[in-house]
Amino acid sequence: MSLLYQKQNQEIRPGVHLIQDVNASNSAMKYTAVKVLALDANASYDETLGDFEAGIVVLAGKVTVTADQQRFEGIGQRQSVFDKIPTDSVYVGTGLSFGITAQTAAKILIAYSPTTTSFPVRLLKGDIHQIEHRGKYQNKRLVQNILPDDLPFADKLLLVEVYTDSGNWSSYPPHRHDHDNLPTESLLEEIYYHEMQPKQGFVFQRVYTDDHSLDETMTVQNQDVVIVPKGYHPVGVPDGYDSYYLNIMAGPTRVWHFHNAPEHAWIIDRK
Ligand SMILES: O=C[C@H](O)[C@@H](O)[C@H](O)CC(=O)O
Repeated sequence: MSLLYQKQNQEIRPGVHLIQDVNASNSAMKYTAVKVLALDANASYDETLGDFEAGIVVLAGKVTVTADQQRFEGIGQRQSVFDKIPTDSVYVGTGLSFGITAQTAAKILIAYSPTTTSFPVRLLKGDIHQIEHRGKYQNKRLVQNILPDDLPFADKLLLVEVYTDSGNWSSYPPHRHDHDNLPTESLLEEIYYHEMQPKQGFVFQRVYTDDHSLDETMTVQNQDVVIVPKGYHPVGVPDGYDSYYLNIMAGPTRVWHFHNAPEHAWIIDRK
């Protein structure tokens, strides 16, 4: 089963276009799933969660989200992910229904993780995001944490968005988090939702294990998804293009402890 899911564009309801739908029924993922929707202005989407928690991220545009008798109007902080403005998200706990109505044309990512433990519905305003500038030389990247492990607002889900400019690498040096060996390393599956600027661009992403029993290098295009059931997962961005990806991570324990590939760890120590 390939790790790469190319974008689709299927109108599933009037004005609601399904761009991505990756879950346990069509992937190797057990702890994570994702939908990406493009909504025309005034279009609506609703869903009832079973034993899943969800993170609704307003990638672009302005929407109103309702869940559990709460209503969050006019959320969303940017017209494009490449505005590099932290956006708003809504956490919805298990068993609840939610609705999304687009006030402008909008793009929504819904991240899911199976659980029977529910946390309160919560608006995660963009201005609470912890911003990080990681890396040096040609592995500089901007990280906007949406739902990091030090925010105790979810049972399993971790959400983060990463910007990697032209000619740089990210998720690099290669690291993995596929061993349930805390405190040294946590086991977290990971989903990448990618966007490119300009849109015709691509990135290379390699997903591989120490024994190379899994070793897949992919050409990833705008709005593609890459799943990382295990292994290292570096991303390289060609000259002239900028990369965005949103990561969904989840596993047995909601903490992000990763292990750098030892042969490449020297990259971090350069002066
Ligand atoms: O494991 C996390 C993901 O690989 C990315 O979020 C990565 O950490 C981003 C980066 O620091 O390059």
